Amino acid sequence: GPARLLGPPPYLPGLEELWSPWALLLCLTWLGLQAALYLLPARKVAEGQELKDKSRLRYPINGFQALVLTALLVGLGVSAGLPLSALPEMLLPLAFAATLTAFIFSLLLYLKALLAPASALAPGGNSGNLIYDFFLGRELNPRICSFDFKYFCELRPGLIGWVLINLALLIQEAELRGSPSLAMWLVNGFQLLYVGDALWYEEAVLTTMDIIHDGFGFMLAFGDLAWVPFTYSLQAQFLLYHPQPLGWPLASFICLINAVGYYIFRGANSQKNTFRKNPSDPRVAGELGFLGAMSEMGQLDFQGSPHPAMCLSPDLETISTATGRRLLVSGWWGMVRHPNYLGDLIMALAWSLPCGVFHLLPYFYFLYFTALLVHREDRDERQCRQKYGLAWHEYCRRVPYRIVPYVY
Ligand SMILES: NC(=O)C1=CN([C@@H]2O[C@H](COP(=O)(O)OP(=O)(O)OC[C@H]3O[C@@H](n4cnc5c(N)ncnc54)[C@H](OP(=O)(O)O)[C@@H]3O)[C@@H](O)[C@H]2O)C=CC1
Ligand SMILES: CC(C)CCC[C@@H](C)[C@H]1CC=C2C3=C(CC[C@@]21C)[C@@]1(C)CC[C@H](O)C(C)(C)[C@@H]1CC3
Repeated sequence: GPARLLGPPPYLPGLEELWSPWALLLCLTWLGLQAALYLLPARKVAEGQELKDKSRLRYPINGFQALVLTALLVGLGVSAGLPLSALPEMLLPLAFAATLTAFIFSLLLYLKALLAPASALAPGGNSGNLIYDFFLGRELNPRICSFDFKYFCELRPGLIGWVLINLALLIQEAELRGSPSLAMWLVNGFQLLYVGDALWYEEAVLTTMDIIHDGFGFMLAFGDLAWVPFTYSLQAQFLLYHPQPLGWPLASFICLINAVGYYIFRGANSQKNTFRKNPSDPRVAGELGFLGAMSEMGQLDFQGSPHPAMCLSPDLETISTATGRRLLVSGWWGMVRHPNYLGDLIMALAWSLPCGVFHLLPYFYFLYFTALLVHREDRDERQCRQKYGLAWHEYCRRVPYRIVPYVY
C-alpha cells in the first residue's frame, strides 16, 4: 500500500510475528561467524590509547578482511543455493532477536563488571543506579583474554550485517521485478562505500569517544547490533515495497552529491588522523614553525601558559595547547569545527534522494543522524573545552561555525 504518515498504520504486526527461533539462531550464527573472522590473523595489531593504569590494549586490524571473507562466503553460499532473498521477509523477527541478544548480552556485561577492578570502569555508567548503569555500561573495555567485546561489536556484525541486508533486498527486487532498480543500485553502492571505508580505516575507531570514554552497556550494544543493521537499511527496505522511477541525469546528480560528501568526510578524517599520528607529516604540516617544532620535541611546556601559542606553517596552521597536542585551524578543520560531520550529513542526504521526495521514511536516517551528530558535537565540544581550555576558546573564535558554514 502507499506509504503514509497521517492516520493509523493500516496493519500492525502481532507479537507472534516478532518471535522466531530460526531468527535467533541466524542472529547467533552471524555473531559466531564474525567472531571467528575477528580471531583470524590480522595484517596489523594496533595499540589503543593509554589507559588509567598506563597500559595500552592491543587490537587486531582485520575488519576489512572480515568484510571480504564474508562476501566470499555469502557468494559461495548463494551459488550453492542459499536463499538470501528470503532474508527481507525475516527482518522483523531478526530485529527482535538482535534486540533480545543485545539485552541479554548487556545483562552479562553488567554482571561481569561487578568483578572488574575499579581501574577498568568507565568514567560514566557507574552512578550506582542500576538502570542507568546498565544502559550506559560500567566496564570500559570488557574482554575475555584478547577478545574485546566493544571493539568487536562497534563495526563488524552491524555494519557488515547492514550491507548484507541491503544486498538481500536488491536480490529480492531483482526476483520480483526482473532486475534491480537504479535507485536500489545507488543506495547499495553508496552504503557499501561507507561501510568499506569504515572497515578500511578501522584503526581510527580506536580514538573515538565510544572506545576511549564510554562504557559498554545496552545503548551501544543495541546501537551496534540491532539499530545499525535494521534502521540504516531502511532506504533499501523502502525501495523494495515502493519502487521509484529514477533517470540517469538525476542519478548522476545524486552520485555527485555523494561524492562531494565522501570527499569532505574522508578528507577531514584523514587530515586529522595523519596530523594526530605525525604532526610533521608534509601532507598536513609542511614546515611546523618554531613553536610547533619545539613543543613537538618536548622543549616547550605550555602547561599553565595563559595564552595559547600560535604556530604558522606554509600549509596548515595550528594552535598549540597546554597538553602539548595541537589543533588544526586551517584546511578542513579551519572551515568548520566538525567538517567530517558535514561530509557525513551530505552523504546521508544522497542516500535518501534516490527514494524520491514524497515520503518521509527514507529521510529517517538523515533526520536521526542530524540529531545524533548535533548531540555528539555538543558532547565533544564540552570534552575539548575541558581538555584544551583557552586554546579551545581561541579555536572557536577563529572557526566560529560547528558543522555547517555560516549556518550552525
Ligand atoms: N554513521 C553513524 O552513525 C556515525 C558516524 N560517525 C562518524 O564518525 C566519524 C568520527 O566522529 P567522532 O568519533 O564523533 O569524532 P571526530 O572524529 O570528529 O573527533 C573529535 C576529536 O577530534 C579532535 N579534534 C577536534 N578538532 C580538532 C582540530 N581542529 N585539530 C585536530 N584535532 C581536532 C579532538 O580530539 P583530540 O584532540 O583528543 O584528538 C576531538 O575530541 C565522523 O566522520 C562522524 O561523522 C560518528 C557517529 C555515528
Ligand atoms: C537510538 C540508539 C540507541 C542510538 C545508537 C547510537 C549508535 C547507533 C551509534 C553510536 C556511535 C556509533 C558509531 C558508528 C555507528 C553508529 C553508532 C554505533 C560508526 C561505527 C559508523 C561508521 C563510522 O565510520 C564510525 C566512525 C566507525 C562510527 C563510530 C561510531
